[in-house]
Amino acid sequence: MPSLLQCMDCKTEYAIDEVRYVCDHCGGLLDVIHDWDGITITQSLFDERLGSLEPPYNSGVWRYKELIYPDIDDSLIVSKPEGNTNLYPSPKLARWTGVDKLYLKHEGENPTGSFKDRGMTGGVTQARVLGMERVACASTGNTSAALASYAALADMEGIIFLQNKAIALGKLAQGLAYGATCLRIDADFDRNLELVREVSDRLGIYVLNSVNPFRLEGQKSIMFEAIQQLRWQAPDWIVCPGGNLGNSSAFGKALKELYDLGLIDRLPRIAIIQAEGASPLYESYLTGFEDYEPQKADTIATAIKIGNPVNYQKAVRAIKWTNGVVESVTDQQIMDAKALIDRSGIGCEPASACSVAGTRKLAEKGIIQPHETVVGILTGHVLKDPDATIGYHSNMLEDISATYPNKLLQAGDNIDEIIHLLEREKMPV
Ligand SMILES: Cc1ncc(COP(=O)(O)O)c(C=O)c1O
Ligand SMILES: N[C@@H](CCOP(=O)(O)O)C(=O)O
Repeated sequence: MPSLLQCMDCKTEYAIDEVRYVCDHCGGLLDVIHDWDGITITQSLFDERLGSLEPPYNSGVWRYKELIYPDIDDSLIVSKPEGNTNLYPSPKLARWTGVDKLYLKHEGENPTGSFKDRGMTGGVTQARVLGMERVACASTGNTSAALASYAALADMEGIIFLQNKAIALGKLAQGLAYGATCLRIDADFDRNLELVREVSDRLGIYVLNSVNPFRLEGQKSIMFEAIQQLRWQAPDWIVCPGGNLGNSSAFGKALKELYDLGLIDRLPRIAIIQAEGASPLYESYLTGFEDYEPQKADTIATAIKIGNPVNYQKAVRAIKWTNGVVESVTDQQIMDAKALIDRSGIGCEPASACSVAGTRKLAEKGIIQPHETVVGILTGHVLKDPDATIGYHSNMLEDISATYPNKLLQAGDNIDEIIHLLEREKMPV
């Protein structure tokens, strides 16, 4: 039986070839549901595809095709290829966070520098299945960069709604460079998401934010790939930043599918980490998810400056499925963790550092135990937000001090002056 769309609340089903994001009956979010009867899905099926040079299995998303979109015609798949990101053992950062084993899954190594590429290959492929010519999103930056790139690859028009003067330069440059129509709107991300959905509904444009369940199907592959890299030994924790909550929702669905299919023998716990200034899920978590209040978001981690996450219900489901937790961290904690991730030679953008800052905070609280194995998800590349990095090391960020400053020195065209500076700044042996 072909895959279908199903409401996560009332379970109403819809054909997969309909343009739809929420349930007509109750407004609930939709899941893509696959029929795996008659399909043999094993660890070795995916292990045999590692290192493939041919599409679609050279992609770190479509390597797991049976779990992503089993009956898609390979010729319709829009893939760069994406994924195949490194899982870095990080003993130094493990010590700083207080756990024995910390691995960092670096999604900044995707083609446009964030995990969004994994979702976009799923979303743009579905746009092609539906015969759509125009795709659109609201964005804090990375979704727009990925949409612009994949739309260009698929010969579709990309349209992106950005908050005016509130997007990291690297991301704005990408959307523009890849040829999308860039709208800088005097509205925040949450309002822009409302606008793009209304405009797209009127103009027959396909929305590719994570309200689109095909985005989440692609992002499930982060879990598939990380656990395959751990030789199918599930870690104790998956720790990730939370903004619009599509990624953490995808992780919950991925882990449950792996467990239900017998590919892992236990479920890792998911920890969603929000920036203190943009933490509606965390505030709701403190009430046992009894209450939910959208916020006016404000954080230096502009990627997750989101006050009314569209995937709130799916993220709650992911937390409940995995006996997970939600935590918040300050901008200072984010930027300090970023400085250490950067100095380790891996690098990331501010929002990504929530994973390491959050691991440290949860270990300090005794929620993550020292002997437990943690996989932290780094969601974006260090080049995405150069202003944040240079501002931190120049100690120029408002209300944030450079706890771990690197050296940014100034010298004239004078050898003695340069030698003096270098000798003065020589690292202690
Ligand atoms: C770099 C980065 N990290 C984390 C997130 C949070 O992911 P999600 O919105 O799926 O919760 C986003 C996007 O929102 C992002 O761009
Ligand atoms: N950080 C995101 C915000 C939108 O998230 P999406 O997953 O719903 O598209 C971005 O990069 O725009």
